Amino acid sequence: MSGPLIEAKDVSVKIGDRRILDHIELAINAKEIVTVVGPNGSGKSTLLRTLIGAIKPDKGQIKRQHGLTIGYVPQKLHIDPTLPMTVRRFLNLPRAHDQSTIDLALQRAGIPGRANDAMTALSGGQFQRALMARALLDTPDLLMLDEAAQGLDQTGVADFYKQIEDIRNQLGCGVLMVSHDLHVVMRAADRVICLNQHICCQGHPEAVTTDPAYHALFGTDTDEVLALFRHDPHQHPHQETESTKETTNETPT
Ligand SMILES: Nc1ncnc2c1ncn2[C@@H]1O[C@H](COP(=O)(O)OP(=O)(O)OP(=O)(O)O)[C@@H](O)[C@H]1O
Repeated sequence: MSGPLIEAKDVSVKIGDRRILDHIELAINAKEIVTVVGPNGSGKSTLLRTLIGAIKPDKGQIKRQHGLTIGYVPQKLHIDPTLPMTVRRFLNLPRAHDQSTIDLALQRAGIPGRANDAMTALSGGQFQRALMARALLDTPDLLMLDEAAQGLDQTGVADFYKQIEDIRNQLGCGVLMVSHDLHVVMRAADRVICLNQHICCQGHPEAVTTDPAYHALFGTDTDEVLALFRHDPHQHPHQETESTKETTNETPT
């Protein structure tokens, strides 16, 4: 496939009478990890749900590559603790997959051999990986994760993002994720999109963290994030890429 996997062209979304997203222009390419950051209620989940087609924009257009397969990891999933559900059964909902497909998805998600465990017996990190395994069953071209590392401790979060990078490297898929873990985002993402109903700025993480629009959203204590980023260049194989150096920005509202 060539060209972006998915594009939003001047997309606006209203829920009821409220405008939630306005003039969204973005494109996600194969093999890139793009992270959406923004304050609570800024429309991050709505953006992902619009891109997968669960919400219809009232203006603009979503263009997906022909035959695009999307794996989606939702923000929250509650499983009734009284319900006896193994990982295998969970992965076979709503449709069954063969053993080798399940084994491969679990391996890629970083929980090999867990098919017979009860979902409720998994740790927080393992549970999130089971959700990820489900999104990987169809070997997606584009993996979308909505705050999939929430509730994990710092090491858990770092491990989880490492897993996402490994998946990107193995499958060559694009990754679009929402995250509040700014430190990790700055390490793991090729591109960051700052959202506050509209896109305030986007670009390579280092460039975004110096953007006034980013500071207006997250405050000046994010200097610490930038310092961390600069002092650990080996984590950032893309930082010299010309095409990722620039940001576009507007004044945040
Ligand atoms: N189904 C809905 N009905 C009414 N309002 C909604 C609905 N879904 C989202 N909203 C509103 O849209 C706005 C954006 O919500 P969204 O969940 O996309 O934000 P978010 O950036 O993902 O927030 P958070 O960081 O808290 O998860 C919020 O004000 C929310 O109340």
